[in-house]
Amino acid sequence: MTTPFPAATITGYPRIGRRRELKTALESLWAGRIDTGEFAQTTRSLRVQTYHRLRELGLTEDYAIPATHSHYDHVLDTALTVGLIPSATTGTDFDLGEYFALARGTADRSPLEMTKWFDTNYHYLVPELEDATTFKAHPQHLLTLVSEARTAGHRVRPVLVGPLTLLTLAKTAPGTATSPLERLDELTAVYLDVLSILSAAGVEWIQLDEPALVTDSGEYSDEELAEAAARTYATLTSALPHSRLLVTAPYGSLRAGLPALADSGIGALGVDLSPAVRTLDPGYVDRLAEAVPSSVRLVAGIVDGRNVWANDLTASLETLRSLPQPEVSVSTSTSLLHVPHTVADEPALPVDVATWLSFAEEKVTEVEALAAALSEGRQSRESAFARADRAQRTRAESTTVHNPAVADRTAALRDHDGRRGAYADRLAAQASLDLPVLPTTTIGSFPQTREVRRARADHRAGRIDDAGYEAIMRAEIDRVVALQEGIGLDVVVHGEPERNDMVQYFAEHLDGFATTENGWVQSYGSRCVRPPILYGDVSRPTPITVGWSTYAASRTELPVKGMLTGPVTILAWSFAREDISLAESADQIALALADEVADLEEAGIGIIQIDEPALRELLPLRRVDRPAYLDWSVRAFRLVAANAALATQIHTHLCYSEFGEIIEAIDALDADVTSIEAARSRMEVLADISEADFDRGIGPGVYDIHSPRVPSVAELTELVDSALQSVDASRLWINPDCGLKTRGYAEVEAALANLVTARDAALARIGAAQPTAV
Ligand SMILES: CN1c2c(nc(N)[nH]c2=O)NC[C@@H]1CNc1ccc(C(=O)N[C@@H](CCC(=O)N[C@@H](CCC(=O)N[C@@H](CCC(=O)O)C(=O)O)C(=O)O)C(=O)O)cc1
Ligand SMILES: N[C@@H](CCS)C(=O)O
Ligand SMILES: [Zn+2]
Repeated sequence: MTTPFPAATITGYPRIGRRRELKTALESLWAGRIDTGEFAQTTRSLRVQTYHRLRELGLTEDYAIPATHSHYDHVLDTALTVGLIPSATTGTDFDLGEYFALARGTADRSPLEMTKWFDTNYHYLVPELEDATTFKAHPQHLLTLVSEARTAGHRVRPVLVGPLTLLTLAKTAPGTATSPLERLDELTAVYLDVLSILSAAGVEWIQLDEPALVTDSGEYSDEELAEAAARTYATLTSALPHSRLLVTAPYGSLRAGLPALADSGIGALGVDLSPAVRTLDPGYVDRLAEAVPSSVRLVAGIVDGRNVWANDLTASLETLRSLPQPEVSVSTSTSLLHVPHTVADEPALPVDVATWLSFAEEKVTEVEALAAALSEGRQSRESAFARADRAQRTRAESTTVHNPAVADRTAALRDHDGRRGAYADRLAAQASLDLPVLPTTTIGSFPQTREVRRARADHRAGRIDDAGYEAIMRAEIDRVVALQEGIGLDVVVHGEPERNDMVQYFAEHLDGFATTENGWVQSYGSRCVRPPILYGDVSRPTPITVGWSTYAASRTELPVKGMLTGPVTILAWSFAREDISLAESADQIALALADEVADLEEAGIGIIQIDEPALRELLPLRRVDRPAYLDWSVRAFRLVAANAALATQIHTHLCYSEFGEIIEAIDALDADVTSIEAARSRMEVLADISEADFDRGIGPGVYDIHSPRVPSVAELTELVDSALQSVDASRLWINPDCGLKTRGYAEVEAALANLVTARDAALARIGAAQPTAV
């Protein structure tokens, strides 16, 4: 008889550490400051401390705690565990040299490609499947996790990415004949090996995450995925007599996948019941009530794993009680990977805002309180429920949340579509910019040096005053402007040295947002971000970027491009409100940014870029939800520039994604110039651009800024030439793929010099010298 599934659990936990211990350990290992032995010891104590803390917070039952640690990325870990990526192991762990070579590359090997994990701001490493790939079980590190936890007194639940999700996330190497899903049965056999080895080691519950089943927008239809799931899970469960499977479906709702999983023989089904999912699919709870048989433990992810609002425990308990299944477990909707560790580390948050929040630790206590209330009644956790009720009430009534002036302004927009004048008129008006053919520019940020970061930290800590800080930033702007002039770029930028992050910086200067000191969330590997908390109506008390841009303009005769982060990206990379729609929040942010555009124009800045790298990321996972999203997101972007003069050239920039699917929406942004990531995919986006009849300025990135390599003039020339095959020279801009903040000055200077040389060579070939207006 297997141990029953725990009444309270979570889908996963942040692995970076409350004090970013994993980041420190990784960066120390990579810099040679510690060896692999010390790294192993540090990460082991991080894991064990996490288990102890989770038990203190209420996850006391066997298998309540999932073992979700990863040194870098959980998709990489699973791909190595089943041999989708050939791996070397040490007997207790992956071979770390090989592991980090895959994750980060080496002098002579490229790293695996990185891309966004579903609709989140977390990036996973994309495994590459070849016909020659032979799957094979490598469960050593899982056995280590299990045994080290046991030694420390915990029975933890090993977690893998499920076979369907792993295959749908993998890409096929060039020349591969079979599609990933054709390899499913073969892969299932190897998962079975891994699960059997864990089972033989006495593990009774194992978790497989299958978020692919909440999507229908990839290569496979919902029905195809559901059919495959039914087959795979029937195979896996029938061959595991001593252990049971929890399959989770985070980030959305199951449709065809629901009966497929519910009837496959699995022991428990984890579902996402977060407010965002239930808003998109209001019938989900009823479908679950009907479809999940009593033989399957329903693990209700009613505590939101992605957002930071304190749970409405009273409403959640009511939902849980409405489920007809005799026993329901309480869990988080997704892994808590997406939220910071604890509100306790944020003493500087406004007191009222702090009481409305739950980060990872607080969410574990919410799970525990709901599970206890479900079995023993609300009175067993009365103080938690009373606190939660108070948070709901004070937030709803708060004057810091609701600003009638902002509400009036968005209400007045009504059917405003944000369209500027006709492009032909804008083109004529922008001729005054007097730009050359194939103009060169950068995307905005220049290297964030140690000195710049230290100045920011010193300013924050009060070690330098405002004047001292401003002097350091101005010196950096002087350097960046002089560098661009020296290299011969046509449109220059101030370099963004004052920005800790392209979203957090704006949030720090807008009313309605709170920012954190220690609210770090893993973005990829050792890199983290601190997503701002959007808690109230948004307005802009004073200009944000105008001082920096006008200072740069005072240092050069060249046109200076002002730099803004767009409303969709600010929203996507923040914790959003749930009391109003995303569309309304986007409009509010857009109007605040429109004020900034007006002030930049007034100050004489004639070119303004509005970055939207997250436009693709927020695209809903189900096709049916996409048109509404694209409608409000495009509209919000357009509102930012709606009142800009015809002569003001509006740029936008997109990166971190493949854009083929949304090329029409990008066109609809109606920017005068769009710079877009392209170098890594060897300009694949150009085919989409030609197909969409994109007829305004376009700058497909020719310099891959994700790599420390300096591209040669020959490589850049090849990319410029390939762009010229698809885009008329009068519309083509020459620029890098993205901002340069993560690079060093030496490589940036050399790469940009090569970029200008490649442009000059292209100009000589096409024999164009007349100015163009785009
Ligand atoms: C473009 N990307 C972004 C995403 N999301 C965002 N919100 N922002 C983005 O830019 N998503 C998609 C991609 C993800 N890419 C990256 C790339 C790089 C990082 C990264 O390097 N993160 C840094 C932290 C950056 C930051 O906020 N820096 C602050 C604070 C720095 C800090 O840690 N300070 C120390 C003290 C330092 C000192 O004394 O010198 C401290 O507070 O302890 C700043 O520079 O002011 C990282 O280190 O992880 C993230 C996403
Ligand atoms: N302007 C920003 C865009 C990054 S996506 C930068 O250059 O870093
Ligand atoms: Zn970018």
